[in-house]
Amino acid sequence: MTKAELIAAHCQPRKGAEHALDRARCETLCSQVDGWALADDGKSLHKAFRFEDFHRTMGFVNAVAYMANREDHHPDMEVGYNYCRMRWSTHDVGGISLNDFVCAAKVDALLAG
Ligand SMILES: C[C@H](O)[C@H](O)[C@H]1CNC2=NC(N)=NC(=O)C2=N1
Repeated sequence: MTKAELIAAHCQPRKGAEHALDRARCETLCSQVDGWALADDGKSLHKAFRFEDFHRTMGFVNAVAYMANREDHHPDMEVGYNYCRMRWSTHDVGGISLNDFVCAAKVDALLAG
């Protein structure tokens, strides 16, 4: 899937290990989303964002939260004055599912332009 296809897609209910993507598929999808990296154990996808100030950081975090609630798929976020470290994994599959790449692409799209 291309980045544009990921952005246009929506999360699907995915439960069970059969929905976990293998390392090779994760690496292929990872090449579509700028700056995102796979964790060493291959079970999550992460990226760090930096901002000018708290106002901008929280604007981003709230936009991500809105998108995540609409998609019913939620990131782990570590937030400080001018940064947000974000991690996606699918608890219901015990690793990375396509939902994580869909959301990673949608997060980048929030910042594009
Ligand atoms: C019932 C509901 O769809 C599930 O609990 C969703 C909610 N958000 C979720 N978010 C993430 N990151 N992984 C999940 O498995 C997950 N499951």
